[in-house]
Amino acid sequence: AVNHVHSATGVGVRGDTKSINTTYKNGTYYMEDRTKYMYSQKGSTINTYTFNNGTSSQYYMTDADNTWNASTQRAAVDAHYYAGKVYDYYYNSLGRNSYDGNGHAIISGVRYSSRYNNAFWEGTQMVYGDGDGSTFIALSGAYDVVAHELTHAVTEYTSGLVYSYQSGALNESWSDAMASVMDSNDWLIGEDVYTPGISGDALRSMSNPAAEGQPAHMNQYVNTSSDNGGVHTNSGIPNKAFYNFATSIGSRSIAGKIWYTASRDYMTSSTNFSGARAATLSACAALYGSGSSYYTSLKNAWSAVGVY
Ligand SMILES: Cc1cccc(C(=O)O)c1OC(=O)C1CC1
Ligand SMILES: [Zn+2]
Repeated sequence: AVNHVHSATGVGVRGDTKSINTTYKNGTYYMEDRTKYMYSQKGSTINTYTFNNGTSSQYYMTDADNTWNASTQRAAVDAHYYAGKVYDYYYNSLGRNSYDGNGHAIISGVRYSSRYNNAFWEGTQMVYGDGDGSTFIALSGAYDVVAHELTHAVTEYTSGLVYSYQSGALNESWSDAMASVMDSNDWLIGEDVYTPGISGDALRSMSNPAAEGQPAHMNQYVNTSSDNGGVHTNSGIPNKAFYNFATSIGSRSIAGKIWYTASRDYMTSSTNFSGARAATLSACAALYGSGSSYYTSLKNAWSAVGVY
């Protein structure tokens, strides 16, 4: 195969079978995807590793027969598969080549620590816990989780929103918004890996933030110093604005393109909620004109959550 590139069969966190891109070298197969534009451009790949439930060293994911169906491989199969889908969305739909815009390699590490109910962008890579099996199952098992984490990296290279108070809530919200564009069959975040014993709930709801304990209006903004100034709480307000806008114009992809353009061209590290409104309006005007129906809908979407 070209560059030893193979498409393999893998089984994901929830037992679902999917095709993943692997590389054959040194007599075995690696969870290394060489099929993206960035590989031909600069040799960059999507690579997925395992912490094997440690917290310091990462180890290659290898498989002798390229059938990735062991239970210990499931979190890696999904981290790898969904990272490829998120790369494809940013490249094909938004014209962005990886999170830095210049084909940077995409690294994920799964099985971080033990019973770890968390996922995060570590600054150079994504890291996923296995969950404790009650609050979460392995967190890479959800498309919207992977899209959320990789969008944290996009945010670092675009707006650079500081991860505290209003700019931090926007940082969180932009990750949820782009995740909802890619994982587009509901307005829930994390539902596929959250509380396996409870159906219908989610980590967050963009259509009804209050359902998962978040404010949905500026007059419910939570002033707190915990969680870096409530970044996972107050994100409900811009999340609701995104929901309002996407549903009013009938297109998540157009709403997502405006949100991405706002982050890339009009937002900075200290942008607050009012500044985010202005930035999305500027992006909307640049893309579709200030006389477009989208522009009016966008103003209404923000005013409905009390942001001017
Ligand atoms: C589960 C979790 C805990 C703490 C921070 C994050 C974080 O990445 O901000 C986190 O992941 C998410 O929010 C993803 C979207 C489900
Ligand atoms: Zn986040």
